[in-house]
Amino acid sequence: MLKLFDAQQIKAMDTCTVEKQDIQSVDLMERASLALFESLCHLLDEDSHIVIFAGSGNNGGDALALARMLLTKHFSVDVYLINPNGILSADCAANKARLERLLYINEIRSDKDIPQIEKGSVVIDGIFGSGLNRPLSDIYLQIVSVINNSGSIVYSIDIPSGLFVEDNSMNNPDGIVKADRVFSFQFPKLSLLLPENADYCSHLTILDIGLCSECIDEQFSDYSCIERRDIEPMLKKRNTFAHKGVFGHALIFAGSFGKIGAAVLSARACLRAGVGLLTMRIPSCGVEILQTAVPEAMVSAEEEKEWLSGVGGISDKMTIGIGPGIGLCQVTGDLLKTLLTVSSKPMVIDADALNLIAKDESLKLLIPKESILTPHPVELDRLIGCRCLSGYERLQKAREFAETYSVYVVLKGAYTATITPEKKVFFNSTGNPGMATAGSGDVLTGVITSLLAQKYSPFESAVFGVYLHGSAGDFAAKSKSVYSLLASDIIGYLGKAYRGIEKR
Ligand SMILES: NC(=O)C1=CN([C@@H]2O[C@H](COP(=O)(O)OP(=O)(O)OC[C@H]3O[C@@H](n4cnc5c(N)ncnc54)[C@H](O)[C@@H]3O)[C@@H](O)[C@H]2O)[C@@H](O)CC1
Ligand SMILES: [K+]
Repeated sequence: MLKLFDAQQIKAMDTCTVEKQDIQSVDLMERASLALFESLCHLLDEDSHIVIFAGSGNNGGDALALARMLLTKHFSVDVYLINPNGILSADCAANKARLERLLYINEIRSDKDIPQIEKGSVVIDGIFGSGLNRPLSDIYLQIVSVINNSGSIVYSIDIPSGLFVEDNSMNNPDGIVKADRVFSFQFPKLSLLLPENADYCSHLTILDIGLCSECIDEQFSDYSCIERRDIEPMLKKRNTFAHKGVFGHALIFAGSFGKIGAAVLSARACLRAGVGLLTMRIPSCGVEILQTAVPEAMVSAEEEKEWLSGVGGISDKMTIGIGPGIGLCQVTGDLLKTLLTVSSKPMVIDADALNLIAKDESLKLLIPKESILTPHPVELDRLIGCRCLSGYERLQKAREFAETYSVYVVLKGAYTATITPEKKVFFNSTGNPGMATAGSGDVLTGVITSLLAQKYSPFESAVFGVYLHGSAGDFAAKSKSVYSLLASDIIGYLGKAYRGIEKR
């Protein structure tokens, strides 16, 4: 699991590594720059013209060390050191001295020194890293504007200059470098996983710079990224003598007139994710559609034709999922209230079931503990009753909600975050923009309900389900492209996603 840290923790781990490995901090900088150099070389052409902007701190030191390494490969390099106060960090100064022997370094001390960037150049942004302590102003704003308007490919060292590691709610969007790729040292930075910062980082590469694992373990973090190696051990082996009763019985409440497709998608996904038995509770207008589209599912038909109003037959053995396409009818809200009142087992709650809960405060307290709620950002805002101004704020509000109601919140997005009742956040690493398509959420509900029915813990059902869903989406995108991907394609690749995490 990749942990994410704040700026102070990053500094502490750097210092700790230097002590434990008995090296100088400038040696760690050299190691970091070498990792960057090796990764970057794959992206450069022999005749690339490289323009490097270095700041006065250690991010600038990395940039100057990189310039020296690029010269050994005979790249054409121009270096601009932004040094308005004439004060450099010790390691930046050391690297300046090393580079000066090989190349003239342009210094930017006032706006008159800011260069125009030649068309077709590759820009390396080493102005500020994790040490940023205030939004950019003055000369720095001008330089960022020149970089962002240059039309050049921009690679940022560690983090786009001007972006804070965590909270950018009060930042100035014009004072942040827009990078085509960010090379982050050792860990991703939290801000790079939040939607409001998408413009500043098109691609992300994480570089291992050999920070001491003991030093990393010493640091506590509420945030981490789930990787394949965290998911693999969760997969339950299937016994040769197993029968369908072993793999649980899911009961999904879904669909309303015109939205029976949501029921079909969640049903198919639930079955493909491996549940033993599935009952779909749907309004009667959907019975023929569902029985034809998903013959493997049983149907519990509602008396009402167009929407759900009755709980039907439920038992303790069933694992409940509710939400896809159910609509916002009052009678459906009453059904939800009954269901929440009579159930004590964790359930999966999605889409309009979340919107119904948002409309009636008293329902929140009825949600069974450890249930899994799967809102997209707008649904989350409705649930908490305020319009969040940033993904960072939304994440913090979602953490408070998860703690207050003892539930798991799966906040959907490019890096879907599973938030536990202990307020820990686990970002997913699979998935692609093709999955931002109608029905994708219904598929996720089906998958998570399926896993919960198969006795995966609520935590495992959430993170494993999100991973599996994203991975199936990645396989689907490979075959269909991100432009043409349908939610049903994701279901079609769930089997391949399982194959991908079976231990080899
Ligand atoms: N500490 C280490 O051992 C390592 C650090 N590394 C690099 O070091 C970076 C962190 O270095 P630093 O802590 O020196 O931080 P920065 O390089 O981000 O620069 C911080 C300096 O800029 C000033 N500053 C901050 N915000 C400013 C603003 N808005 N306008 C003007 N000046 C501002 C600060 O007062 C400080 O002097 C990392 O991002 C990474 O690139 C790597 O070399 C790996 C090893
Ligand atoms: K940077």
